[in-house]
Amino acid sequence: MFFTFSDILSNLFDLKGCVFKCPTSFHLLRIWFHSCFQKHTQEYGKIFKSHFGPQFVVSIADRDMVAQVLRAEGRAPQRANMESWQEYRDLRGRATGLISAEGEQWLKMRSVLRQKILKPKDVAVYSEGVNEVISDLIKRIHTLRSQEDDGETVTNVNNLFFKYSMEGVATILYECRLGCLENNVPQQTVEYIEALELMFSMFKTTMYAGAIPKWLRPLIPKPWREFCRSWDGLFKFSQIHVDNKLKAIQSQLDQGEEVNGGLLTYLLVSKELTLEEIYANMTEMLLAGVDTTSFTLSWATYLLAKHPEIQQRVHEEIVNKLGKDQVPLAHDVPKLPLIRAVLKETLRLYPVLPGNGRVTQKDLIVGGYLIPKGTQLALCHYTTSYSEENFSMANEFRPERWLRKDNLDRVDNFGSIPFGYGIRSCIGKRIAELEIHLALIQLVHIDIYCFPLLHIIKKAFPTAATFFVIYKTPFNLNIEIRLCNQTSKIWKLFIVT
Ligand code: HEM
Repeated sequence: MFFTFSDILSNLFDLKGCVFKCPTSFHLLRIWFHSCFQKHTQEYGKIFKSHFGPQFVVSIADRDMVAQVLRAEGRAPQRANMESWQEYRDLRGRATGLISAEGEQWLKMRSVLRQKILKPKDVAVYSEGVNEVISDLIKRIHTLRSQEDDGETVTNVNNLFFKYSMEGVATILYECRLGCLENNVPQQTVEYIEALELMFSMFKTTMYAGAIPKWLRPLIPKPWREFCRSWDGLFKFSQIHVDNKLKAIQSQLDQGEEVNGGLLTYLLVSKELTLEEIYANMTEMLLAGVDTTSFTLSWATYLLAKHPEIQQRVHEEIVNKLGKDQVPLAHDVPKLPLIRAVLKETLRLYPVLPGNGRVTQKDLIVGGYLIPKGTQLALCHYTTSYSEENFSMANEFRPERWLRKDNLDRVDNFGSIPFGYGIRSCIGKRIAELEIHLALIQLVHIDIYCFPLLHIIKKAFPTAATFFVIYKTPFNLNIEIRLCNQTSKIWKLFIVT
């Protein structure tokens, strides 16, 4: 089914107007692959245009041009055409959430949500909840090991981190536990994971759902049908958990009790968003917050495994700054610049999303070209992340490059913007960082749990959204990551291929 790379290239325009033939919708999918951006940049330069079916896209792979575009944003930037998401919501009478909303509607929701989760101090209150999930993750690792023939090996660590991320983000969003890390995962949670898997495994199909013209649906019904089915599952799950919380709040109020809680409680009590908007935002945030986080955690452990000397330094930093037995909280993370640098460097090398989108809201001149209002832009941060102009020895894992004070604290390094930038950037960034930092600290510092040997076997990285990361990854390798304290009592991550 897939088109070859040269197919894609042969379907591109360059900005000087050299016209190739019009491609089919499959091509946009391929264009979003990380390496495609790089190859296109090599071939066409730092700014080039392409066609995806009827859609016209201008790709920008230059740090300063990306900065120029993002700095020129208005008050309600548009990321991409979300017609198919909107259509599903209209069909089912659902509201839009942050990802799918536009204009004033988006602005209203963003201004409510940003007050609660956009700053490190806002999410710090969730540290203890996240630590409970980490403690379950560690227990789960032991259970899985004990079930293996060798009593030591845990297979499919990606799946384990997926469950951890889902449990962690749900603890924050729904203020409840889902049971993802239990031996018997509750049926509701299993169904949700299936809906999520459907969304991702059918990702290509569901993307086609948006790209295939409506009149073709009777002939090719599957993509749109699957698209609706997976959204139904995702909305249903969120609704159950939001309604549970609503009932709990109501019963507290009925008994004259004071109502306290986190994000969801605030949203339900303050009524700044309608109930439908709350369902939609919880659904979209959970969708956006699981595999992104788990995937990054997998890559971070992989990179630490590949670089034992860095792992050793991370471990020493933790022991020196936090002591041996302390379970870290959010306020401990700033004391550990190296662990923060590890995450930044992981996201530079494996940024989950290879690029970001913006629809221009006014005419712009970028790189000497006039880009008319309403043009879809692809901002290729994977390419800029690997550019030697922006990062020396760009292919190498060098967390220390982020350690210079001016680097770690800079938000305007447009060479690597894995969470996007500006008013429409990732609203879950601080949640993701909290979950990853705290989990990494405990995984590297795991000798406090005093287990003799732990193997985590990683068969192949990609699952779910790994659709985006197939290139430049050890996709075809069998990688075994071991967490081991055999000789030194320090747990180490090894790779055995
Ligand atoms: C490592 C983890 C994550 C990465 C790399 C990531 C990356 C991104 C990126 C690149 C964007 C687009 C930003 C832009 O257009 O400028 C985005 C948007 C978004 N992300 Fe994340 N994300 C992560 C985790 C999360 C989590 C944990 C949540 C929810 C709890 C979340 C919720 C969202 C939402 C709702 C949006 C849309 C924001 C809007 O349009 O206003 N993300 N994310």
